[in-house]
Amino acid sequence: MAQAEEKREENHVLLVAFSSQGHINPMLRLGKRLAARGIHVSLATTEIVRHRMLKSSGAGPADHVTGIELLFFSDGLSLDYDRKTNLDVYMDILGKHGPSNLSALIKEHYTSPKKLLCLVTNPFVPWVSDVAAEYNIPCAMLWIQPCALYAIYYRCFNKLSAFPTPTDPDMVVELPGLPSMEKEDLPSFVLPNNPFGSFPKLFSELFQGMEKFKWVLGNSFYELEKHVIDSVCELYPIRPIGPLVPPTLLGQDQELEDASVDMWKSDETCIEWLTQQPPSSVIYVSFGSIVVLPAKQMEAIATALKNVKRPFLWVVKPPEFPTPDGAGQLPSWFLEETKDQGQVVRWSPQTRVLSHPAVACFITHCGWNSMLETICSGIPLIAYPQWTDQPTNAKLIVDVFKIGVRIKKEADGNISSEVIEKCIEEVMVGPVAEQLRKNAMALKAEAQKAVAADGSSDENIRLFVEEITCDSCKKDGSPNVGNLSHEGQDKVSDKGV
Ligand SMILES: O=c1ccn([C@@H]2O[C@H](COP(=O)(O)OP(=O)(O)O)[C@@H](O)[C@H]2O)c(=O)[nH]1
Ligand SMILES: O=C(/C=C/c1ccccc1)O[C@@H]1O[C@H](CO)[C@@H](O)[C@H](O)[C@H]1O
Repeated sequence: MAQAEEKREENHVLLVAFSSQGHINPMLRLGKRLAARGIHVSLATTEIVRHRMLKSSGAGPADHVTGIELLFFSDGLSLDYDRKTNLDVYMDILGKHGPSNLSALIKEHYTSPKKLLCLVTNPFVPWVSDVAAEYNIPCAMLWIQPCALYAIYYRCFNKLSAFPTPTDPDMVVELPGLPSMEKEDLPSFVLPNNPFGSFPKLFSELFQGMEKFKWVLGNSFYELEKHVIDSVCELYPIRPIGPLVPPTLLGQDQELEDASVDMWKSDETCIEWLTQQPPSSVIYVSFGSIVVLPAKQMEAIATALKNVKRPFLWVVKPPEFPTPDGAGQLPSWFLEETKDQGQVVRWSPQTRVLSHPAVACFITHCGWNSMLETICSGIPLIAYPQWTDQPTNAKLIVDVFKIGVRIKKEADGNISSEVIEKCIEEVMVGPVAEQLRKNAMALKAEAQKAVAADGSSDENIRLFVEEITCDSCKKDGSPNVGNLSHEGQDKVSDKGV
């Protein structure tokens, strides 16, 4: 056997991620933490990612990210297919073609696939566990949203608690370890008016077949979500190993390289601009990589930013498939009328922005990666959630973590610029702002402790590596090592705040 293959198969873990940046980057950072403990790691994802990475860098094909080998398989669709608009078709085709294409990739790259220590997957590609079973490899899942979402979906899709129905759409949901949740606080995929049928189907199969996963790891930390983490211990435990964010946000060695991919080229000029702004003065605004706001909402945000007369940095990512209704586009007057007040970029180096001393707060769609990055930067948030986990993430920000406020929608679903202006003033000045900043700084310190040597997340990574490399637990064919997880959790619980 060639030396490279030998190395690839010895002490090797294969990560498999869905094609979005927000799923791949936490996976790569998990890979980095495994590599730091002597594990060889590769990451497989779909061809569309390679295509976007090439477009963003303009360079040759990337085959490694800081020592982690990248492998690609087809999702069954052409590269120019509009996956976002046709979400259900996309998830369906991916579910049909993904398993055989991933299986072929494993056969092609690994002479003895069963020597792999384990496959690690994420929630949007749950069928990876069937591919793992085909090769008799244990499978783990990295849950890439808050543990609260794991608990909600587990209970919803196993019918353990009551959730809104078409006849009772407004019911308030009560779950252990979480505050009471109204419909605007629940993930959109559990609501009766959710338009994407593929996700409830996917989550039903996933949460009714959890025994396929020997381990469930979470991109969170125990001290952040301890009540809800404890609440699922008896159901199917989740071990928090995060936050999986760049090392620079965690107070770790500045020399440590991040493991991440960039699907869009970031505009670095904004850092220079930030450096010219007073400390804690800038409002950072971004709605992540997927959300495209309707023109009316863009107008309300634009008006509010102009009226508050504070410096701002707004990421306006041009829609991949533009529409004639002006969605995702700035009002025509905005750039001219605010040219001395703020900056607009197509894509920012977000983690550098959030940790810049000039940044005061973040108006966000509440994607979980953005939230963790903000928590690790110790600044308050203004939540404007759109879909999937985001409404629940907003609820956590306001009522559990207490590090931000939420932009309330009008009865017709729109937002008014006055409400946004009020939110901005609330997080910038006065006693509420002061308390939010204090809470944010305290959480930042907890996050750093969790990932430092012997912190709760570091300990959970250590346990995971111990278990995947231990011969007796590696290949015993039994489902979930529930007791081990539970013991591990108890161990961590003792350290809880
Ligand atoms: O201008 C931007 C906007 C976002 N991001 C990164 O893109 C990810 C967005 O993930 P998230 O889960 O917050 O939202 P999604 O884009 O998946 O909806 C985060 O890591 C951000 O740091 C970035 O680098 N530049
Ligand atoms: O990254 C995604 C991907 C969504 C997607 C894109 C195209 C087709 C189907 C689905 O979603 C974000 O993931 C984050 C982590 O799970 C989450 O916190 C954000 O809210 C999502 O926007």
